[in-house]
Amino acid sequence: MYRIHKRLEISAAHRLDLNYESKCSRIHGHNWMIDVYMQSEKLDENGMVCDFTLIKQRVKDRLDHRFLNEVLDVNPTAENIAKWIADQLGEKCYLVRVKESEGNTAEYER
Ligand SMILES: Nc1nc2c(c(=O)[nH]1)N=C([C@H](O)[C@H](O)COP(=O)(O)OP(=O)(O)OP(=O)(O)O)CN2
Ligand SMILES: [Zn+2]
Repeated sequence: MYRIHKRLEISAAHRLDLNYESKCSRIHGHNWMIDVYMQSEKLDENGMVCDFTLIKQRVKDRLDHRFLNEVLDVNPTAENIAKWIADQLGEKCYLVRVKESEGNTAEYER
């Protein structure tokens, strides 16, 4: 099995729709640190699990410096962002970690 890891930093804004009072319901921003893990039994014809540049294009280019509520069709929590990223990258992506701040991390694993 081949495995790759790509780290991305994304600066963006969001607000959370919550069924309780929270400061997070107001628009605010984070510098999310995102770790993407992909694997494959075989390499493609270019000798890669997946091109690191393609990962950046499919994830960072779509999220960086944007209002995430307008990109995701679900509440942009760290958990939902992790799942959204895995969906953009397909079956080979088996784990995504989304670190919102030093103390707050969510992950999605297939
Ligand atoms: N399970 C989740 N809980 C929360 C999420 C989330 O994505 N998943 N997100 C938020 C907000 O984005 C909020 O900005 C961060 O929450 P909070 O830790 O309260 O705020 P700070 O980063 O400012 O941390 P301090 O400990 O207050 O410094 C909330 N919850
Ligand atoms: Zn937030």
